[in-house]
Amino acid sequence: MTTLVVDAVSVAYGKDEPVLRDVSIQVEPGRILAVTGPSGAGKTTLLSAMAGLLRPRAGSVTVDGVALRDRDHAVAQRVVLVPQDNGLAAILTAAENVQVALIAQGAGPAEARRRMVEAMDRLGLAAQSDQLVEELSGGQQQRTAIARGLALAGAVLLADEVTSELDATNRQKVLDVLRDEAARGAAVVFATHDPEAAAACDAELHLVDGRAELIRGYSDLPVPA
Ligand SMILES: Nc1ncnc2c1ncn2[C@@H]1O[C@H](COP(=O)(O)OP(=O)(O)OP(=O)(O)O)[C@@H](O)[C@H]1O
Repeated sequence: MTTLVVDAVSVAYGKDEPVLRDVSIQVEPGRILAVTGPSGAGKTTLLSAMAGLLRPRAGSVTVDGVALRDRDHAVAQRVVLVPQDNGLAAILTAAENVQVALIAQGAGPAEARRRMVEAMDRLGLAAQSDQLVEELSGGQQQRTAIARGLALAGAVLLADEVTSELDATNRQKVLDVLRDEAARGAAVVFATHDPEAAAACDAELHLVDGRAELIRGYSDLPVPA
């Protein structure tokens, strides 16, 4: 089980003023942390720092006590990011997008195909597998990106606004997938604008102007019977 710790992190773009200031949070395995806040508050910036894409100007992001150096290092630590813009290759099929990611992670072709089929099926996308991404709707693309993240079976799953284009049924499907990922032991972080989706998570970190407040902590959870 893997724990990701953000310790007193400040992040800036170039020489600009920091857009995240002194943010600390522990992301627990088996739990879902919601990251909320208004547009521009710094949610994507925080997930990018957790994913090793942005290096903090101050503080550290550690995975099981090891400070992340860059994205390659984070991938080696099995930190999976489902980005806000889905990050899919438009000229590949949905299935190819998932399989390419699995093969890059070291899976053989047969295993990559098996895990792709499983993940696409879980997201209700079996019929869309062989369609080019550019032919899919926004919501289908978003679910394909989640299927890819799910298939990668990370120790940490960072999901950035992954329900923004989904109807109620598919939003619930994605929340169920995030819950299942936590149940198998992943530490899950879910950035969202949606108060109902945030309420379904185990804890909530609220960002305003780059400052963070833990408005609901893991310790507030009811003790299991
Ligand atoms: N590449 C960049 N270069 C410079 N500034 C950036 C860059 N990306 C984001 N910012 C700035 O950082 C701040 C936080 O942006 P971020 O995308 O993290 O917010 P967010 O909470 O994810 O917003 P949204 O809900 O709209 O996706 C904003 O002021 C934004 O303008």
